[in-house]
Amino acid sequence: MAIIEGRGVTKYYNSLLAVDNVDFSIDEAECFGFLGPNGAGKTTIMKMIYCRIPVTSGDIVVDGLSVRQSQRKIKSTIGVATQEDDLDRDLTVYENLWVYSRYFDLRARESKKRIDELLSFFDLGKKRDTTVDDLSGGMKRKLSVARALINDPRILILDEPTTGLDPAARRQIWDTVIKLGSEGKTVILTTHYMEEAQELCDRIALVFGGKILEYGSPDEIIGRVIGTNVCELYAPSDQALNDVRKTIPGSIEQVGNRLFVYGNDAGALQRQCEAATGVSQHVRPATLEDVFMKLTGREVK
Ligand SMILES: Nc1ncnc2c1ncn2[C@@H]1O[C@H](COP(=O)(O)OP(=O)(O)OP(=O)(O)O)[C@@H](O)[C@H]1O
Repeated sequence: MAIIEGRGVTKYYNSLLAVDNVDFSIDEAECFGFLGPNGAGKTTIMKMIYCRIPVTSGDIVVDGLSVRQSQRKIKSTIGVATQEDDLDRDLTVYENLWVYSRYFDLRARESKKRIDELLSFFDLGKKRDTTVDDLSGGMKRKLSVARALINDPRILILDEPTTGLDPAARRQIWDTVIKLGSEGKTVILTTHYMEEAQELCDRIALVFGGKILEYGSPDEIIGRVIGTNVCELYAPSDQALNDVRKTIPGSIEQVGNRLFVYGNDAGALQRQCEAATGVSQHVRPATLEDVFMKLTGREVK
């Protein structure tokens, strides 16, 4: 069952077309990712969903309500943790949650109970009296997500939830997202990390230049665009590059000195690529990174 439907969604910032006539549908209780490089239009799509900015044309319907008419109601069903860390640095973990809970129609007793639940869920109980400045980057990010959940919204939006975090902190956020999904929350995230989308998202929209290039589960998209396997070759010189192109038939993607050959049968792919000499090579399973490279001719950054 779709909980969010976007149709012909378009956004101009003055004359700049940031989102170009996109359609999407997000199911209740799924983790949906908008994946793409910086400037692709992901944050703009998010902001239109949670009614931070208006659509220029088209419409988004959230739980039966149009963003053109029902901004207030929609805002109350969506929790948002944005890229900017806007926690109050002088306040403690507990105080940040408490102050935020005052914006909602929650009684003091309800707020306290909810905060205790969130501290426990996010494993921040021992840090409840620590000021934000003394938290690690990962803890700050968890606190932002906890805060977004203070009024128990049905939908949670996470804009670039792990950008700038070290691998251990990233893993913690991933575990949290997985846990929220298992509890039936609809989670929508934006990311430019392909492996994050692959790990977390049931379905994704691959966004580039304000358009959705591909849409579906990561495996579906990889299968449709690439197949199952990739042989990646590194050619140390232009001569070697040309030789490979002559030796291996069919379509080859090139990024710098690297060449990519796609196929479903790993063995056949291996044999095909072994015919090329003077290059290093290895066959591996295809990823969303390969999809992005094939569709745009560049790496996601
Ligand atoms: N408030 C604004 N005014 C004018 N242009 C904007 C504004 N916000 C974003 N843009 C432009 O719209 C385009 C899409 O930006 P957006 O922030 O949605 O991309 P993004 O995919 O979320 O990238 P990032 O991960 O860097 O935020 C970019 O060209 C950006 O410069």
